[in-house]
Order: sequence, then C-alpha cells, then structure tokens
Amino acid sequence: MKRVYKTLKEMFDLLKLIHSLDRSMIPLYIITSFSQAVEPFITIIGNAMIIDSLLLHDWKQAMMQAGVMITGLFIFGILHSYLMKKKECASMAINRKCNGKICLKAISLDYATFEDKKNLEEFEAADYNVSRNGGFGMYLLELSNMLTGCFSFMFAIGFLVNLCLMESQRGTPFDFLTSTKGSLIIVTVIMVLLIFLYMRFSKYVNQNNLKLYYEMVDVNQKLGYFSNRLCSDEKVAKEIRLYHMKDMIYTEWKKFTMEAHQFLSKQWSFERLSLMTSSFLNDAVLLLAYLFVVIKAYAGAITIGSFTQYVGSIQQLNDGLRKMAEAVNQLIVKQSYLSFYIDFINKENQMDTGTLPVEKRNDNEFEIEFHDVSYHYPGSDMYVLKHVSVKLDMKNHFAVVGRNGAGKTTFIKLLCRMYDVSEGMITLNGIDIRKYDYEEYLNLFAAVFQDFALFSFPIDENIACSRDADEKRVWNVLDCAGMKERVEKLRDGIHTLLFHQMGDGVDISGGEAQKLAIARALYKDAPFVILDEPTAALDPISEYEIYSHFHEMVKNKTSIYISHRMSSCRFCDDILVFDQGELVQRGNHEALLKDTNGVYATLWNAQAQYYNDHGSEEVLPDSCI
Ligand SMILES: Nc1ncnc2c1ncn2[C@@H]1O[C@H](COP(=O)(O)OP(=O)(O)OP(=O)(O)O)[C@@H](O)[C@H]1O
Repeated sequence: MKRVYKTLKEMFDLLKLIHSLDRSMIPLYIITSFSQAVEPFITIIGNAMIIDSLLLHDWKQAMMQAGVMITGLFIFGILHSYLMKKKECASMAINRKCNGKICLKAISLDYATFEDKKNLEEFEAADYNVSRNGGFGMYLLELSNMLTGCFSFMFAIGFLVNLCLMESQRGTPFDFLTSTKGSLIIVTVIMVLLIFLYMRFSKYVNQNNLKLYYEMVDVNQKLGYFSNRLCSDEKVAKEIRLYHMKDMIYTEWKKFTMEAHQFLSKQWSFERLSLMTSSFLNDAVLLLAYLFVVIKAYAGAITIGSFTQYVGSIQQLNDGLRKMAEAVNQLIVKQSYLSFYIDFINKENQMDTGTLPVEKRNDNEFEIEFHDVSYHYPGSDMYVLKHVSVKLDMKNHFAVVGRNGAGKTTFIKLLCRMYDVSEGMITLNGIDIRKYDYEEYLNLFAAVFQDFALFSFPIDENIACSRDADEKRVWNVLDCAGMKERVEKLRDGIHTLLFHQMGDGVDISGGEAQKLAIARALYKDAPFVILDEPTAALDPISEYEIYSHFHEMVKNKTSIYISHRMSSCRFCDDILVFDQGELVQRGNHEALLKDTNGVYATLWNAQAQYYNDHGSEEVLPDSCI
C-alpha cells in the first residue's frame, strides 16, 4: 500500500511538473486518448447496425449507416493525426525544456557539490534519461496509453452492462446464464479474472525490468565512457593513435557491449516467457467471454448485428485492460528513470552562500587570512592541507611553490571558495568568508587555473565572459597578454569564433590559449589575481613579456603565482613553500635560500643545476627509462 501511495505521489509530482512546463500538455493528452478510445467503437457500432440492416434487406438504411460511419471515421482520423502531431511537437519541446533545466542546474551548483562523484553520476543519469532514454515524451506517451486503455475499458463496460440487461424471450437450457443476474455475475467474473491476470503479470514484469535496469546502470555508464569520450573526444585522440591503443579500447568496448547484450538477452527471454504465459491465460478467459456472447445470441437475447458489437466490445475491454496494465508497468519504470531528473534538479548546494555584502573598495584594501586551515576532499579522509596559517597582506605579490601534490592548487581553491575548509577558518578583513555573499566574494578573484577552459564562443566573449564586451578593454588586455598581434590577423579580429563546436571557428595553440586565459583574468580587474602555472605553455620571450606587463597591471592588487619555474619567484615579495600539505617556509627569495637544507633551496638548486649545466643532457635513472 505504501508503495502504491509512493508511486501515485511520484506520478502526481511529475504531472505537476509537466503542467508547470506546458499548461496545454495534460488536456491535450486527455483529448487525444479519448479520441483514440472512441474511434474503434465507431466501427463496432457502425458494423453492427449495417449487418442488422442488411439482414432486414434494408439496403438504403445500410448505405446511410455506412456513409455516417465512414464520415465519422474520416473526421476522427483528421482530428487524430492533428492531435498526434501536436503531441509529438509538445513532447519534444518539453524534453528540450527539461534538458535546459538540467544544464542550468549543473552550472548553478557550487563547485564542491558539482564535483562530488555521486552528483556527477546523478547528473549523467538525469541527462541520459531525459535526452536519450525517452524522457518526458515517452512518459507522456505511456500516460496517454493508460488513459486510452482506461476510456476503452469504460466504454466496453457500458456495452457489456447493456448486454447483461438483454434477457432471452425463449426458454433455453442456459436461462440462468442469459438472465440479467447471471450475465452480470459472468461479466464480473470475466473482468475480475482479466484484471487479476494483468495486475499480477505487470507487477512481475515491472519488478524484473527495474531490477535489470539497475543492474545495467553500471555497464551503461562504462559504455557511455567508451562511446562518448574515447571515440569522439579530440583530447584523447592523439594518445590513442600514438600509443596504439585502438585494439585495447576496442577489446574493452566489446567486453562491455557483450555484458550489456547479456543483460538484454536475459530481459528479452524473460519478457518472451511472461508474454506467452499471459497470452495463454488471457486467451482462455476471452474464450469464456465469447462463449457467453454466443449463448446470449443462441438464446435470442441479441441480434446478429449486436453479436458482432458485443464481441467487438469484449475485444476492446481486453485491449483496454492490456493497454492499461502495460502502460502502468511502463509508467512505473519510466517514473523511476525520471526520478533521477527530479532528484538532480532538486539538488541543494552544499555550501552556505552567505548574505553579508562585500565592501566595495576602489583602493583594493582586502586582506585574507588562513587560520589553522586543514582540508580533505569529500569522500577521502586524507588531509591534503594541514594546519595552514598565513596572512595574505594587501597588494603583495606572492609565489606559491612546492613539489607535485604538495597542496598548492587546493590552497588556491580554498581561497577562491571552490570548497569550504574542513577545519579552521579563512577570513576576509577579519570576517569568516562563509558569511559573505558567495557571488560577491567570487568577484574578488580573477584566476587562471592549470586546467583553464576556453569556450567555443568569439574571443571577446571568452575574455569578457559576457555578450557585451568592452572592445577597447579587450584589445588592451590582449596587448598585455601578448595576443594583440595574433588576434588582429584573425578573420574577424576579436569577434573571431574559437574552435568548431559552435560554427566555423579557429584553432589556437596551447600557448595562445594560455595568453587568452590570462587576458580574461586581467579583464575581470579583480583585487586578487591568481595564476596557477600561468606560463607553462609559453615560450621564454612571451613569458618575459607577460611578466613585465603583468607586474605593471597588478601593482595595485594582490597577486599569487603558482609556478614550478623557480626563477619567477624572484619577482615576488613573499614566497609560500608547501610540502606534503603543510606551509613549511615563508619569506623572500634571498631569505629562503639561506636555509640551505630547506625545501625552497632544494627546489631552487635542483632547477639551477639543470640550467647551469648549459644544456648538458640530463641523465635519467635506469628505472625511469
Ligand atoms: N578533486 C580531488 N579529489 C580528491 N583528491 C584530490 C582532488 N584534487 C587534488 N587531490 C589530491 O590532493 C593533493 C594535492 O593536490 P593539489 O592539486 O593541491 O597539488 P599541487 O601542489 O597543486 O600539485 P601540482 O604541482 O602537481 O599541480 C594531491 O595528492 C591530489 O591527489
């Protein structure tokens, strides 16, 4: 009972959602289902009347009845195809709207919530079920089938009750069976038997289908990775070719395809068996029903024309019930698919977004301090930052250095509030950053991350992150980032489209992409500028030029550079040295070098030695080769 209530509630919620997306949708489906259910009865009644007229040799009447029937079918045919087309367009529109809602939700979630593996899986499931697994269009189709079945069933019941009321005038051995009371009992028994059969089978089939669906989620996800990422993503195309990974990938793909096929075979054989069993039992009950109508006709309670009418009604009753049972079964399955969508769009952000406005200051006097901050990523209990306490004095230029995995990027992500600290606190001008309005707090930072992204939009929109870019400023920051000359030569200047996803755009090199990302950070004109490995893809001249321009542009801001090129640290006022998640040293270049055993001196010397060797080949240990 609890499950029935839950299913009905889910159905109600989905209908409410569909109604909120398109108010004409539900009335449209009700009218279509009604017209679909009525259509066969026009033929059933028409045929019965024509047969009776023909038996009475009333040709004129028969012709008229045929004319009315054909006109009725014609009108219904036109109405039906109009409604079907309208329904098709409306359901496509609703799927598009839902897709839009998924996208909007995904890009509105805070970074930590979005990055959570469970949420990413839910996003994929929601997107898959709406875009590729039928979505709301299929759900509405099943709903329409259920309604059609329901209407057919009700009309057929009306006819059968009428049949029950028709008593025989002449005495036969079947008097009880042909009496109203006996007929009602028989019709009720037949109906109960049919309903019972369909209910039992749909429940059985439904449970099994759901079980198989959940078993298939995992293999579908893996197949999705192979077909969506490995076969069509240009980012992996080079490696696949260069390292001859084609056979390895194809073998793995075949393995998962086989697994999926096995699941489907299991499902097909199960469905075949259950279909055969239910068909057999169903035909047995139908035979009983036909027998009953034959007895009624034999007893003279109905005419030959009526006989065909009641036989047709029984068929409609059976079809209606089958349609209802199948549709209910499908609705439950589809409902559970769509529940991924509902769960995803109702997902709440994990981070507290705060309400305190960030003070507007033209003098950029913002000071951030880490107070004994520790952090571990969600789903892991290993701390990647441990007890970090540091004050980022205003308008200073900081360098953050350390070995790979030391926690530098994580430190920056906490600073930009991509995640909230696990322990300790970060303050902005003395107040916990969690108390500030999240959007306003983010306005304080312009960052270029190691894995920065550019979009298939025009260059000016990539830089301004808006459709209304200030052209003069765009050219200015392009100049500072060393990209002005290159962009000037492009077909449409700053309006040139990047990449090819949104049209015929241009491709740019890794270094050029990095320069555009730097230009974007400069355009934001935020009080804190953060560059995580900002010049890794740049040639030495570009690197030198960017640094010279950059220092000029950020002189009234606080800037933070993460770089493995130790020489760039020399330009910074303050260097933060991280090791295994801890802030182990802090100071300027000269002061840090004095601690000859310190991490900074070790990193510096390792790199200096490499350059001092004047191009002598670095000898790798055997184990690396
Ligand atoms: N999203 C994540 N989920 C779980 N662990 C992560 C995640 N991102 C980073 N880590 C782990 O946190 C540790 C610190 O990573 P971080 O990226 O901060 O290092 P880093 O000092 O910037 O390294 P690099 O110099 O290689 O860029 C690493 O051990 C890494 O495996």
